[in-house]
Amino acid sequence: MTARFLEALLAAERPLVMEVKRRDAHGYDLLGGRTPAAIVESYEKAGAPCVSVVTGRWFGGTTALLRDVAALTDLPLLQKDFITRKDQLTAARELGASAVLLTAALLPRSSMRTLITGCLSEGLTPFVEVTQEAELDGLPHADECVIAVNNKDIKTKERDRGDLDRSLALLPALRASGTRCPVSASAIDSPAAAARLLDAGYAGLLVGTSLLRTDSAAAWLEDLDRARARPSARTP
Ligand SMILES: O=C(O)c1ccccc1NCC(=O)[C@H](O)[C@H](O)COP(=O)(O)O
Repeated sequence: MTARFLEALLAAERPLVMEVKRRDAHGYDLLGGRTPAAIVESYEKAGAPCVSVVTGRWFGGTTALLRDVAALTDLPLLQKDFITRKDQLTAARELGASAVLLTAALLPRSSMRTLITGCLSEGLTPFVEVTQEAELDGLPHADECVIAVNNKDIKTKERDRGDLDRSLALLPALRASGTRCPVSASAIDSPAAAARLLDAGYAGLLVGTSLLRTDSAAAWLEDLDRARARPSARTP
């Protein structure tokens, strides 16, 4: 139970956390008339090892969305919200989450430490998101955390285009932190971009908007396989 999310991602052939998010950062609808059930089904058919559910209000999320998705699938679920208190961890587990987002840019260091320990005692994988190297200092139990680089800036509600070079630059520091599962998150807008990050050494990726805007998640993943098999086809 404790590491269900982490282990599922590490064991996956295509280690993509596929996201259910109602709206993008600019308020544009991402469901396109589909139900969460249809999206989860498409992710399962595409071989998702894990699913992220955005419950944060900035993106149109609600805790009911997490409860609904948990009733639809046995895949390990990440709750993406503004988690600042330990009681939110218990609530996340009760709603069906296996992992919760802890955003370094929004949490004092002492709270981050308390929440990581709290996650582990609740049986949740801490999904720690950073944007700069200093935020990795002193993270406890890093080997039991997913540590993700957010390529966008949550302080500006992720309205920026994102910068994948941030992930490439921070990968050595993530490895040095002791995590077994470095992840790149946000702004991964094509299979070619995903291939570039996996080939650089990322153990996992979190993709929302691009998968929600494509007609077929399965075809997106097939394109990823092709991009990984043909290095010359990738964007440099
Ligand atoms: O990053 C946060 O702190 C955050 C807090 C609360 C709700 C959502 C939050 N982030 C959402 C995301 O980071 C993105 O939805 C996710 O990484 C996918 O990004 P994209 O592929 O660009 O849609």
